[in-house]
Amino acid sequence: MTDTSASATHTASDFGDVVSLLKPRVMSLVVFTAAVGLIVAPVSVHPFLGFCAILFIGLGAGASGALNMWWDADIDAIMKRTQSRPVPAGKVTAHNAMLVGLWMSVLSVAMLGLAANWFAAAFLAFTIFFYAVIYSMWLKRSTPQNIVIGGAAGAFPPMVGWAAATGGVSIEAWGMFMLIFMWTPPHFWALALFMNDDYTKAGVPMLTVTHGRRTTRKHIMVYTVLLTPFCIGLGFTSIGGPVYFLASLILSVMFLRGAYGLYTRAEETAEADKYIAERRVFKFSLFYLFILFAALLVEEVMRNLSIGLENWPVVI
Ligand code: HEM
Ligand SMILES: CC(C)=CCC/C(C)=C/CC/C(C)=C/COP(=O)(O)OP(=O)(O)O
Repeated sequence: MTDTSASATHTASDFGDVVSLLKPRVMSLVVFTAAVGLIVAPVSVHPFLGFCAILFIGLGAGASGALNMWWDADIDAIMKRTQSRPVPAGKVTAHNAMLVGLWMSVLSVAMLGLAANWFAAAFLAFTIFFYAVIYSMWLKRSTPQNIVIGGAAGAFPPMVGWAAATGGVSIEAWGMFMLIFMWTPPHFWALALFMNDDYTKAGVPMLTVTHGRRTTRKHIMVYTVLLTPFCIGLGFTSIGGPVYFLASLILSVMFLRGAYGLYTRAEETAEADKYIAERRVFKFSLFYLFILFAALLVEEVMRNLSIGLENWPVVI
């Protein structure tokens, strides 16, 4: 990591710059999955404490984003997609980004401990550590498997939500983890296919850079196939049901079709149409995860209203 703090030309940072440090768009889906984890857990939480727990998990997620922006300031300054972020744009010094990240980490973990329990708080601390240190500081610059292993960080939040409600984790929480864990590679590599020039320029060893787009297309296909049983299987746990099952079936077929389309696509065609199919699959990956977690919420509402199917087969 390069210290960009000395070179940053300072205009005063405003509130918007500090908010941008927290990667609010990405983190909104992260927080949604954590909220679903908390709501579908079998222990009901007082709505105010539940709201606070989700808020503190959100703060923790934002903190990890700020730490990532501090550490990656040198990479972000090179890549077109990230050049206008507050640190490379000189709106916030790298040092201040680090301070925001550290203080918010401490605050979010302590507050979650007080609002929920210390198991969930320790889990949140571990998730922040995993994203900031294991992924950002270690794996991202050292291996093309960076996002496969590092993806665990993004898969932990629903487990943190579940832990905030129950004080522990269970098979359903692991099911949500596996869904996001297996989803992350196709989500990210679809983006890497059309952002490869940025990563090449910045020297980040993403799969597209080290092994090329052809291999990456194959990997997207393989991970989407592997993802499918986890996606559909979650429907047959105690948090699943017919609505989730139907959604998982339709979305799986759509994701598999998209991945197969990328797999069979010639590089020249993709380049000629500015990677439109790759952009579509990336966008679809966000829709896919959002709808699946929304379907889990619908199942929870139906259970609470006692309008779920009584004899839905729960295998696990
Ligand atoms: C290590 C795992 C992951 C990697 C490497 C990754 C990578 C990325 C990248 C590079 C972008 C573009 C961001 C930008 O332009 O600022 C992105 C966008 C996004 N990611 Fe991921 N992601 C990961 C996990 C996740 C997870 C777990 C979620 C949510 C559960 C998520 C949700 C999103 C969303 C919502 C966007 C769109 C943001 C926007 O609209 O600008 N990502 N991801
Ligand atoms: C509760 C909690 C702590 C949640 C954290 C969740 C988490 C790890 C989300 C990962 C999301 C993300 C933006 C990864 C990309 O990093 P990148 O550095 O490769 O992307 P960039 O190039 O856009 O910075």
